[in-house]
This record gives sequence, C-alpha cells and structure tokens, in this order.
Amino acid sequence: MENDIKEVLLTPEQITAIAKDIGTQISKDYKGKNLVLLCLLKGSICFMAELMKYITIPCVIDFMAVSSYGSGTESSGRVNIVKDMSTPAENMDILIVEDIIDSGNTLSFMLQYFKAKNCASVEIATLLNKPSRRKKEVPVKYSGQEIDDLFVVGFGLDYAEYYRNLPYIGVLKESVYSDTEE
Ligand SMILES: O=P(O)(O)OC[C@H]1O[C@H](OP(=O)(O)OP(=O)(O)O)[C@H](O)[C@@H]1O
Ligand SMILES: Nc1nc2[nH]cnc2c(=O)[nH]1
Repeated sequence: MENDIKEVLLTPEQITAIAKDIGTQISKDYKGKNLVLLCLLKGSICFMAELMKYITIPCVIDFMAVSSYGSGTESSGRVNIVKDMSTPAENMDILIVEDIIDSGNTLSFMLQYFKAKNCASVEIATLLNKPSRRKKEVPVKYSGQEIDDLFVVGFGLDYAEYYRNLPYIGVLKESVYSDTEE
C-alpha cells in the first residue's frame, strides 16, 4: 500500500494540528447553540473522529452517506443519498464535516437538501479543499488545508475503496489508476 504513494501531503501530526485549530474555533462559535456534527460517510470518518476530540462544548454527532464518485477519480455529478441522518434536523445548527471538497457537487447537493429542513443553520468544515477543481461554489466556514489538483488518499479517503486506513494524506501515483480509467 505504501508503495503506491508518491508523496505525503499531510502527516498525522499536521492533521491533528488542523483538527485542534478548527475544533477550538467551533467551540467558540457554537457556544450556546444546538450543534450537530454531521459526518459524511465514508471519507470523513477519520477527520470527524479527530475533530470532535477538540470540541469542548455539548454537541451531538450523526452520519449521512452520499456518493457520487463510483470507483474512479472523477465525480459523476449525480449525488445519491445512501443513508440519511437519524437526528431531526429542525432548529439544529448543522455542521457538515467533510474530508475534501473537489467539484463541490456533494456539498452543493447537501446544502440544497437542508434548505427544506428548517435548520437553525448549516455550515461546512473540511479537512482538505481543492478550489481549482470547483464546478459549484459552496461557502466553506472552516477549511483545513488547500491543495492542488491532485488525487489524494488516506486518513479516510479512498481510491476504489482502498487506502482509507493510511494514517496520513498522500498523493496516489498516477500509475495506480491510469491503467484502469479513460
Ligand atoms: O466536491 P466533490 O467533487 O463532490 O468531491 C468530494 C466528495 O467526494 C468524496 O466522497 P465519495 O463520493 O467518493 O464517497 P466516500 O466519502 O464514501 O469515499 C469525498 O469524501 C467528498 O464527500
Ligand atoms: N480519495 C479522494 N476522493 C476524492 N473525492 C474528490 N476528490 C478526491 C480526492 O482527491 N481523493
């Protein structure tokens, strides 16, 4: 698995520092609010687990699964809900926890989805952000690290469902996926 990685972009220590910064900010911004940390499965599980350790105010956690990538490296543009959250969203301050924003298709769909739900607020926290790839603009309240147009894996992020268990964010060698994609 390690042999398929061209470069480490974020070490475990750098990821922890980002989670601490964002967690501290969230703890200030959401004091006295009805915070729901909403983890978008599957990619965000590691960032969610790291981030919540540094949130010092009461909150509930929940999970949704949406998917638009199939098994490759390009978004299909069609977002499907695979699993909905179980907490009623009405009057809650929803903070969507994301691993990466690329085209913006996933989060644009999520914001649209919550428009009809009468939430108190809906915001986004992401570990990684690829602004150069954006097709749909989304407002990002907390952004960890901006990265170039590279396909990254690890710390929850996959290629064809593998590599999620790497403890760091790394760039996948092109040779790993160029043979299988057009
Ligand atoms: O901005 P976008 O172009 O929409 O890309 C970002 C989304 O793509 C990945 O999810 P994916 O659909 O691959 O599912 P996963 O989290 O289960 O890996 C990632 O976890 C983000 O949710
Ligand atoms: N694993 C992974 N999933 C993504 N979804 C959107 N961009 C990426 C990326 O760079 N890596």
